[in-house]
Amino acid sequence: MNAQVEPLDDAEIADRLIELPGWTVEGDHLHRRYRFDRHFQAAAMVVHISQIQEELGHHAELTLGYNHLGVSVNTHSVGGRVTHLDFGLARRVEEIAAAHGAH
Ligand SMILES: C[C@H](O)[C@H](O)[C@H]1CNC2=NC(N)=NC(=O)C2=N1
Repeated sequence: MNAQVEPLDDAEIADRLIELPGWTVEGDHLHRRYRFDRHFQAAAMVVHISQIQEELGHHAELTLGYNHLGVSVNTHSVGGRVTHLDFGLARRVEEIAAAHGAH
């Protein structure tokens, strides 16, 4: 699957990061850490992200803490590099973040 997906180069990554404040590329992962006022808000956002991930067929590593949630994603099918699929998921996560109280 995703045989046509290519890793993004550094310039393509930099371009896409401009539209995703708070997101960084650390090593070979696109990453953001969200904070919450309440633990349950973070847990609920995990469920919502899971729903999006199943829709997209693309899955991040989600790290749930007491009042924070880490989202870290790359594309396994190209050997763990960052692709447009990762940015697509990140944009979808950003769309729901404010409604979950993420900041
Ligand atoms: C068949 C299924 O869609 C693939 O295995 C998907 C599942 N989720 C995935 N998630 C991520 N992050 N990278 C992938 O290459 C990937 N592949």
